[in-house]
Amino acid sequence: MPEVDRGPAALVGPVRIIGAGLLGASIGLALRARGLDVQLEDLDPANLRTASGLGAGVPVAGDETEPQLVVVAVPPDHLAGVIEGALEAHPGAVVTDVGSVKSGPLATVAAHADVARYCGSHPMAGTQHTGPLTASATLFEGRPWAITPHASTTPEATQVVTGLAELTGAMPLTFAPDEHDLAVARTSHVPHLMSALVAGRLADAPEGHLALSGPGVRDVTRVAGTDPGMWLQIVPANAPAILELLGQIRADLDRLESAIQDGDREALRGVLANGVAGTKAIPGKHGGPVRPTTSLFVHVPDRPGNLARLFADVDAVGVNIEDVRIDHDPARAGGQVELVVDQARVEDLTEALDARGWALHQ
Ligand SMILES: NC(=O)c1ccc[n+]([C@@H]2O[C@H](COP(=O)([O-])OP(=O)(O)OC[C@H]3O[C@@H](n4cnc5c(N)ncnc54)[C@H](O)[C@@H]3O)[C@@H](O)[C@H]2O)c1
Ligand SMILES: O=C(O)C(=O)C[C@]1(C(=O)O)C=C[C@@H](O)C=C1
Repeated sequence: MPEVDRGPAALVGPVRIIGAGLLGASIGLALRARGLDVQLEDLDPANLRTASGLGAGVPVAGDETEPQLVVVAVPPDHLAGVIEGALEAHPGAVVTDVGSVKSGPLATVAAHADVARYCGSHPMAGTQHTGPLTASATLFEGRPWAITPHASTTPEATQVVTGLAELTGAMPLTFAPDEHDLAVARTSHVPHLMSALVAGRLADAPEGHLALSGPGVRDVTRVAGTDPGMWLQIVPANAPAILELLGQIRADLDRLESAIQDGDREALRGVLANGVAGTKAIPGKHGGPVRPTTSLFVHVPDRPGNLARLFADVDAVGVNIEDVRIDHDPARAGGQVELVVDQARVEDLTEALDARGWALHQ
């Protein structure tokens, strides 16, 4: 195991994680990779076994050293109760949670005598899966991680929770809990609901129509595939902020309908241009500016080892793959692999892959 990286925030462990699902197990894996001791708790013995089997930490036995930090990673409805339980069970520890909404749990925990040791947080990383099986040590790398101290959080608690985000490779950003909830309504909750509405139109589509599903519909609907369980708890917990944005979208939808009905291209251009402006406003990885990327499409015959060969050929040119997507080619036995790469390197890459015999187009 590598040396403990003490980092500027002095999180040295042990860290106790309550809830060893996707988030809890991923945090455990990331901290174990940095050499910290991780203790795991979960109500579900199967999840606990899976998470510890993957190397995310050791199930608690009752005789371990008291933790420096407790991370609560249970479903939204249970956060407040488990945070209060952690403050009581571990009187020397800082307590945080990774819940998707911050004001609700805080409103309950605020009355607790030891609330100064609690500092909320929220990593903006996840997948459409739940449970520890798809946990990953690299889930948080380069992603924003909101740190949400409240009025009486101690500076030490904020520092330790910031250290947690840093040790997982995430980018800590401080927000007041209310401001955080307004922000994620816009960047996470409403986008999720919009994705569900668009995907819902596919559920009863004539079968033949869905054969024409290209990358566009997959991009817009990916998160709609998530198990609804967590979202059934997130959405009511952030209802006012979500309703405000849905009202604005309803007005946009009315304007869009009129533009289409009236054949008003200028109004339509306005709606589309606003969308372009919105996508450009999203910061790039690590919070930097969005770097221009280009997609290169490569036909990959359906044979074992071909994908590995393609990735090795890209690596040989020293080009980083920013994103990748695979679509099955209805016409040929193979897949269409979309490689998203730095625009400045696309010519080099095209030349090199072409020379190695790959069939490609931009
Ligand atoms: N999945 C995401 O994309 C994502 C991203 C950021 C934050 N979050 C937040 O993280 C939290 C966990 O989400 P997840 O996706 O890891 O869920 P998950 O379902 O994968 O894991 C939750 C785990 O908590 C356990 N659990 C439930 N109640 C418990 C209790 N009282 N005590 C101990 N263990 C308990 C469950 O058995 C399960 O193993 C949620 O609050 C969610 O809002 C999720
Ligand atoms: O990547 C995904 O699948 C996610 O939806 C992750 C996502 C998000 O909206 O970005 C979802 C909810 C969490 O609270 C944080 C992250």
